[in-house]
Amino acid sequence: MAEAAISFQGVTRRYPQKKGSGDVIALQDIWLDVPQGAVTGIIGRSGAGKSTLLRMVNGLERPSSGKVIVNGHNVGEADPAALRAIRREVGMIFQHFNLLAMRSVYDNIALPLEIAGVDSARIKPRVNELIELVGLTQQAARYPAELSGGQKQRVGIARALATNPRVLLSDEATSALDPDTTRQVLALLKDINRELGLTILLITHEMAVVRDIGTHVAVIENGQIVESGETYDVFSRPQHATTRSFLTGVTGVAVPHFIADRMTAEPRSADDETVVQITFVGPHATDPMLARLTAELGVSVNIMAGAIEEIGDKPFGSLIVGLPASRTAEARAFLEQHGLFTEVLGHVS
Ligand SMILES: Nc1ncnc2c1ncn2[C@@H]1O[C@H](COP(=O)(O)OP(=O)(O)OP(=O)(O)O)[C@@H](O)[C@H]1O
Repeated sequence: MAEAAISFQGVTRRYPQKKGSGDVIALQDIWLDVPQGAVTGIIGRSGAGKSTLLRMVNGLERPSSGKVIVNGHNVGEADPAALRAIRREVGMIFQHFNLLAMRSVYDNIALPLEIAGVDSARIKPRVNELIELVGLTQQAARYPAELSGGQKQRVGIARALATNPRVLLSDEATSALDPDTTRQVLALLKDINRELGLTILLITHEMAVVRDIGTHVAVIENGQIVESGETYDVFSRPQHATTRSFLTGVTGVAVPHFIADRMTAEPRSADDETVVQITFVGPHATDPMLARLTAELGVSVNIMAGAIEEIGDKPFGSLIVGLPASRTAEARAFLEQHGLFTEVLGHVS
């Protein structure tokens, strides 16, 4: 396997508190590899430790113990010169854009090149190329106050890419944007990831962001990673309650209200219907399994809700069905044998 772009190896971060109140443990024994060229989403609630984790990558924070390796460099042990070199390879974008109000779009994007001492003759073509990449040719002479939120974030992205970093960090970059603009900015990040082979590590509290561009995801809670893996796998078989709660409403379908209102945890009679969620993934996502269930086992299926979407470029189907209680075990075994996942949500009479 290719070397990870970023590797957190047993990282713990403590913040000492005033006497007697004990340390705050912001991160505890984090092991996580961020693959080269992937878009990895770190998702967690407020205070979970996301920012602390992200800030370790460019050395704004250092681990109390453990190592953070970025493009082969140990960030925690880097001296100031090595840290400057690491930071040139790591760009960052922010929730509130962090643009300089007194500089035009062009000059904001040129800034990191000026700081890096790039020859002024080489700055102009590079900035123009970046402006074109993020689609701001018409706005190059404008000032941040004259831009929409989405345009400001495009400037932030162009500025972050100016020095040709290998890694882009995103700190809630779409949290201040409306849903349409969010989709456009995420699409731009996805294009950049594909075209430039840039590794992206983003933190977010919205699973929809991970669904839309994350190839990999890690769920963080109370400073610990509770679940991680390829987005498709985590979305189709979430193992942890926190992951499940983040996924509610983001993928698949909900039980319609008129059924949810009548649903009970335990069956009340043998004539009940069992409400089952079926998840179709991978090569089986588009198989006509329900038709086969009826044809081969003679089990009637009552479809209550359903959707097919795309996650990580793969089809992901989710159906909520009612099955006769007396045939549920048999029907679930049949579906699972054919590579589908099933989960009993409740019972209705
Ligand atoms: N400089 C600090 N001193 C003391 N405690 C800190 C410091 N920075 C962060 N913490 C604590 O560490 C924990 C993790 O904070 P962090 O900012 O990483 O969380 P987060 O997941 O990014 O939250 P949010 O989404 O609200 O930004 C929190 O309990 C926070 O109060």
